[in-house]
Amino acid sequence: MTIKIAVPNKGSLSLAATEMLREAGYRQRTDPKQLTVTDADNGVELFYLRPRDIALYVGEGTLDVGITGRDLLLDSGAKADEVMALGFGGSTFRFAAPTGTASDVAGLSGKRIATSYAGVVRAHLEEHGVEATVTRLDGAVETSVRLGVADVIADVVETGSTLRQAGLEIFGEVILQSEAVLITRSGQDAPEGFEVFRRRLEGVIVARTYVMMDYDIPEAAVEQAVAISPGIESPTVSPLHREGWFAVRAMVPRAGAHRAMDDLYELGARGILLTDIHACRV
Ligand SMILES: Nc1ncnc2c1ncn2[C@@H]1O[C@H](COP(=O)(O)OP(=O)(O)OP(=O)(O)O)[C@@H](O)[C@H]1O
Ligand SMILES: O=P(O)(O)OC[C@H]1O[C@H](OP(=O)(O)OP(=O)(O)O)[C@H](O)[C@@H]1O
Ligand SMILES: [Mg+2]
Repeated sequence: MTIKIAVPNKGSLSLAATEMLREAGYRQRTDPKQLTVTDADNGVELFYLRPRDIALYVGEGTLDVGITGRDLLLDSGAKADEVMALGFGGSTFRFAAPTGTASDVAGLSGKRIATSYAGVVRAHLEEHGVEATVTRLDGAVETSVRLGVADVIADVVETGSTLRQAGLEIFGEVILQSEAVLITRSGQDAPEGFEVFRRRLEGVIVARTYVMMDYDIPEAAVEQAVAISPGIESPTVSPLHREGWFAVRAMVPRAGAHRAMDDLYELGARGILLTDIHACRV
């Protein structure tokens, strides 16, 4: 049984999605013009598609699984659900207007709003009971205000530098917080082989988020030390040849690892080592 997976072929999500699949042990295309890759050994067939179209293929059941942006999934209205966030391609979706001309969604009544995400914007306006004209543009949305096509835009904001260049300022609440997500068809049992695929990607995320920590610690401090590095399940504690000392091995979050090392040293731990995890199943 082969599962059919939709992978972004271009744009902000493409490189990171490919990298994640590679780390999960799947074959990748060798030429960016290649449209599909069959990896029979791992039971997958990869289809390289425009990220905006991916939810549609998965919603129709043509493909089993997809990697796309949460904002693109919601905008599509496709019958597909987010199964897991993938931790890359993060962005926010915001309103913006020339400095000082708008302050909140309620003030958008009767205004002209340009966006590439008309579905998301219309749903947001409806939620707030605001009637406005939404114009769908393919891209370079920021320029539309200066060219007189719109009063306001709603667009993906990552660093905010495009908005600044266009003399626009964000206003109102965050419409949407997005990142790359794994999607499957709504209301269907997961296809055979999907669970293995999902677990492999989860393994990549965990391997990126955690590091392996090893240290030696006197017996009297083992309990306190283990509280600092509790691991995911439970740390391995094994006796050292040296009387009264133990070796501890645990996975710890990369983010707090250095502080944990300082605290463990204070407690009397020595030979504290951090190593990267290349892959894992948890
Ligand atoms: N700086 C960014 N610009 C656009 N989209 C981004 C950015 N950072 C993350 N993303 C996410 O990438 C997805 C959009 O990808 P898509 O490939 O359609 O657009 P793109 O990266 O703007 O590419 P292009 O406009 O060249 O086709 C969305 O989920 C969006 O939230
Ligand atoms: O906050 P920033 O870091 O500036 O990134 C956000 C900008 O990047 C994207 O544009 P892209 O380069 O994809 O061009 P496009 O509008 O033609 O899609 C997006 O549509 C914003 O314009
Ligand atoms: Mg773009």
